[in-house]
Amino acid sequence: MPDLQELWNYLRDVFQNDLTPVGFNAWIKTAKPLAFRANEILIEVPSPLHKEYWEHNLATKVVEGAYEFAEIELTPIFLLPDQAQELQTKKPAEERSLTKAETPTFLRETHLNSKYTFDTFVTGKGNQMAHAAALVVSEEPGVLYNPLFLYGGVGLGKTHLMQAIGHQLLLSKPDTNVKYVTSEAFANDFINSIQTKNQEKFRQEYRNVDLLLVDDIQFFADKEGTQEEFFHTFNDLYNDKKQIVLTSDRLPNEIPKLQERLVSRFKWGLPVDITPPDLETRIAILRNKADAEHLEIPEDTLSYIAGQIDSNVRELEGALVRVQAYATMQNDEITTSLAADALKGLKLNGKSSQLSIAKIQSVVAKYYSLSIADLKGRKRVKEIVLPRQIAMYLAREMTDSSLPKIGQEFGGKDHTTVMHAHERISQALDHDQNLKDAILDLKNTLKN
Ligand SMILES: Nc1ncnc2c1ncn2[C@@H]1O[C@H](COP(=O)(O)OP(=O)(O)OP(=O)(O)O)[C@@H](O)[C@H]1O
Repeated sequence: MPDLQELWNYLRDVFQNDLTPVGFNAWIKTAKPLAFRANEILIEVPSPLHKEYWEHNLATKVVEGAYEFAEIELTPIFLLPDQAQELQTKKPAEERSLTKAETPTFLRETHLNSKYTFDTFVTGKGNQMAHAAALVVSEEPGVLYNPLFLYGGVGLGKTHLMQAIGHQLLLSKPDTNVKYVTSEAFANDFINSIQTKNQEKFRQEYRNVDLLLVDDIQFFADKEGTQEEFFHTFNDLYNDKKQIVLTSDRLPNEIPKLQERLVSRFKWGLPVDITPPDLETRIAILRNKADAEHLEIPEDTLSYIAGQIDSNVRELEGALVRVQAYATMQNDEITTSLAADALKGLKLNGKSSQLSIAKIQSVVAKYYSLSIADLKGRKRVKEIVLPRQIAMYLAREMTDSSLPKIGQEFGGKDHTTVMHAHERISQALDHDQNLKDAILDLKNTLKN
């Protein structure tokens, strides 16, 4: 989950653009985000009239905005002040977390997304083997495939499958201690524990589990201390026959700067990849989702959407959310021509699901007569630094890749480097005509 306040700030900006000042003051300024609850965002509004207005006119924007901001699907729930009050007094500790800063470190990220179960996972050629392995692990954790290492491209269901194991295990053995964490949260928790002299608590938290799920471990690259700590966590759990499940966008030995002893441990169990779904599976995924959301969508429209997006299930689902939001805005039924209109808008964003960071690097390198190694390297000479920053800027602007992912593709750089590059180029674009021309040229080449 993103930080609640950051998400809310983003949504406020969206509404500020969309509404008149009077409308903004009446509806938005009077609303207050309270908390996340599973896949819901709880929002307090002052009166039944406000609630009704939000539900009919603004809720769709919250769904869309949350998706744009953090690629998550949130359902807004509007509460009147007395309902909000009741909730605040009843809530368990995990749910009281309004902001990251207020959240006790070890309570963060334990939550499994209730939608990520085996029931909602559609199997097809690309994920059959991963699905079967995950099922086995959920039935007999710590026995056969330990660790289970799921790897594959962005948005192909690794997190979903990993969490499905957690749900399944909790269903069959409710006392099981399951912990889900991203590698970044693990690293943050570890660093926090050092800073607050809470290392013992950290260890207890991570080593007293029956199932440890660590997502996106490629981001361990470059984090020496965290790797060291994870090595010990891993050994403890493994020796106790506790199950470990890891995901990554690549095989262990392809993760840069991952200690050899971790690479070899990650290969002890079963590495299994997930590849992009074929058309039939994509249609089945969309159909499932449409049913779950009670959407009436004709088959040919589902096929049309599935035909548009072929390499990333998250984007596929995003397209459906977009079509749904568009239909609500137009107050129209979902048809293929409406879907085509809605998805045209998606392309107008300038982001392309097809465009890869590698392509951007190759086009920028050629444009400036540099090598791709120069762009990915660490040389600090001006002739290389500017094109490198331009390439990072374009990767941020033209793809949906996250900052850490872009950093990774640029020779394992930190996400703050990418952020800095993006800021520098954005600012320079205000006054530097040459730069403007170059970016325009590059964008045109990349779009063709
Ligand atoms: N086979 C599937 N059946 C149903 N839903 C799926 C399937 N594969 C992926 N999804 C959905 O696609 C979205 C993205 O999946 P998920 O987050 O698990 O991908 P990921 O591989 O972990 O991506 P990343 O590399 O970005 O971490 C989720 O909403 C998930 O439920």
